[in-house]
Amino acid sequence: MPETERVENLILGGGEPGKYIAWELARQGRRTVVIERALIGGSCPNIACLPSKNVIHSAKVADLLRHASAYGQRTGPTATDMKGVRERKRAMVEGMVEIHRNKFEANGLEFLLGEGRFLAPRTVEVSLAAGGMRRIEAERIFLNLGTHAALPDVPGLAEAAPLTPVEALELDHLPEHLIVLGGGYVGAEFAQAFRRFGSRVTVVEYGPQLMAREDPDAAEAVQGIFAEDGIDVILGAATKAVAGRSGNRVRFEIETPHGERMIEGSDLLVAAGRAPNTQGIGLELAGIACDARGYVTVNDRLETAAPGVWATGECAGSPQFTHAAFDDFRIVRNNLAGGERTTRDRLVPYCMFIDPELGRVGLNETEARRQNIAVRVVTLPMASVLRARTLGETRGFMKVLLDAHSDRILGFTMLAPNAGEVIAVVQTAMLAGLPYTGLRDAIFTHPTMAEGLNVLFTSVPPPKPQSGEA
Ligand SMILES: Cc1cc2nc3c(=O)[nH]c(=O)nc-3n(C[C@H](O)[C@H](O)[C@H](O)COP(=O)(O)OP(=O)(O)OC[C@H]3O[C@@H](n4cnc5c(N)ncnc54)[C@H](O)[C@@H]3O)c2cc1C
Ligand SMILES: NC(=O)c1ccc[n+]([C@@H]2O[C@H](COP(=O)([O-])OP(=O)(O)OC[C@H]3O[C@@H](n4cnc5c(N)ncnc54)[C@H](O)[C@@H]3O)[C@@H](O)[C@H]2O)c1
Repeated sequence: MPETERVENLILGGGEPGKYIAWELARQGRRTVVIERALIGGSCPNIACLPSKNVIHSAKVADLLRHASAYGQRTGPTATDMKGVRERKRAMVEGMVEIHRNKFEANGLEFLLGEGRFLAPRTVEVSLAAGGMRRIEAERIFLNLGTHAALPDVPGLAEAAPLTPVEALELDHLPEHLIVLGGGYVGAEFAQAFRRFGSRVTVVEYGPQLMAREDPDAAEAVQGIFAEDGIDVILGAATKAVAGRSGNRVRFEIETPHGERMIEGSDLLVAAGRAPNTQGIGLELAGIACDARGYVTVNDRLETAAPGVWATGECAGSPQFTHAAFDDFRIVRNNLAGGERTTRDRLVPYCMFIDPELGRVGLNETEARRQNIAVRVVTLPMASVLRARTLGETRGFMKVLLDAHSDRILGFTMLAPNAGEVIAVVQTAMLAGLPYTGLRDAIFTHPTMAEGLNVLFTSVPPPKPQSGEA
């Protein structure tokens, strides 16, 4: 049994907030230990955001090559070499890991590669990857455990050994027919990328539309773009059973609003949401409570039920984006320094990196209706934006929600190239409390996508009269 070591700060899980908390505390000269079981730098640079966007960019190149003649280019036959796609991605990831390794060393903190689990309040045992055990008691503990791909409870699914994004990003061959279970973020991004590489792709989505959180017009527009790419989408599909094994042959028995169907593919990717990495690590021995879905229960300062223990990022139920996880770090850092920051009323934008991109900040129509908020809605087709015409990509739209009675911007959705960048412009206006007329009258560079905001806001109808007004 190893002796108990005592430290000031322990970070369990080295994802986005965890690593920044560690670097900050070490910078302040406080004795800090990070325990990370495998991913130096966490999921984002190793197995999630950055590698997936790297591979998606390769798929964009494949798509441009396929349509090269439309740009006046003569090319010969082209084909995707998945080993080459993987090498490019691996080189980027290795570079990111190196940067993180150096940062952990330079700050003089102790980085332990190993799996941690609680033995008692604020006491963690580490099973080191290099062999051996350590036992550490800390004054303060910061949990940043992350999530993993959830496996829906479908007979035969686990036995089919489906790919998760982790394995899909490591494929060295092209699946002949990839079945994607789930039409959310991962499902949409991976479906389009693999289709562009040359796989046949079928998306099987349980809900009535792709991207459950988006307005139906956005989901329908994306489905239309997917149809043009040659992706099959089956909506309202309850999977009854799966047979076979991914990588060889898989068979899906599904029930749809139009009757029962059987589909067959060569490979299977699960993209059906996430489950927290909170099971089997003794949280209950440390007085740390979890909700019914297994996420660590925290208050709006990210403090857990156990004194001296914080939880951050996805394991704490924060929005499942790296930028939200990074903000969790800022909340903890500021509050440790005597601040009063909370997770309340955060404006968290996001962008789905399909092509064209789907970005959103603030409310959409569905949410406004659900919350009974009276709005004015203005939509602009991308064909009206001159930059879109230069690119030859006029599919999609901009849509803004304004307060019905004032000039306040409540939300913005955009399906277009560079949507992820343009939503930042609208977000900045929202954060600054700028009325929409500020964007309507601003001089934007011509020809850019942001210039479309001038056109969009010029079409805003007058405010609706307040009830009681003539
Ligand atoms: C395929 C994919 C693409 C994505 N793309 C985007 C994107 O484009 N933009 C975006 O904003 N978000 C994206 N996300 C979401 C984003 O990756 C996460 O929200 C983000 O990484 C924050 O995660 P985290 O810090 O909470 O957890 P993580 O980064 O997963 O950190 C948790 C860490 O804890 C470690 N750990 C867990 N248990 C233990 C234990 N017992 N002992 C020691 N270590 C442990 C894990 O190894 C992991 O490194 C994507 C997700 C996926 C799956
Ligand atoms: N660009 C980005 O920012 C980005 C990219 C990838 C992932 N992410 C993050 O990762 C999270 C997880 O992504 P995800 O795609 O796994 O989850 P998701 O919640 O976005 O989508 C899961 C989808 O699977 C469907 N589903 C669930 N069970 C099913 C079943 N049995 N059969 C068929 N469909 C089923 C759901 O209805 C839903 O549409 C996202 O919520 C997002 O926050 C972000």
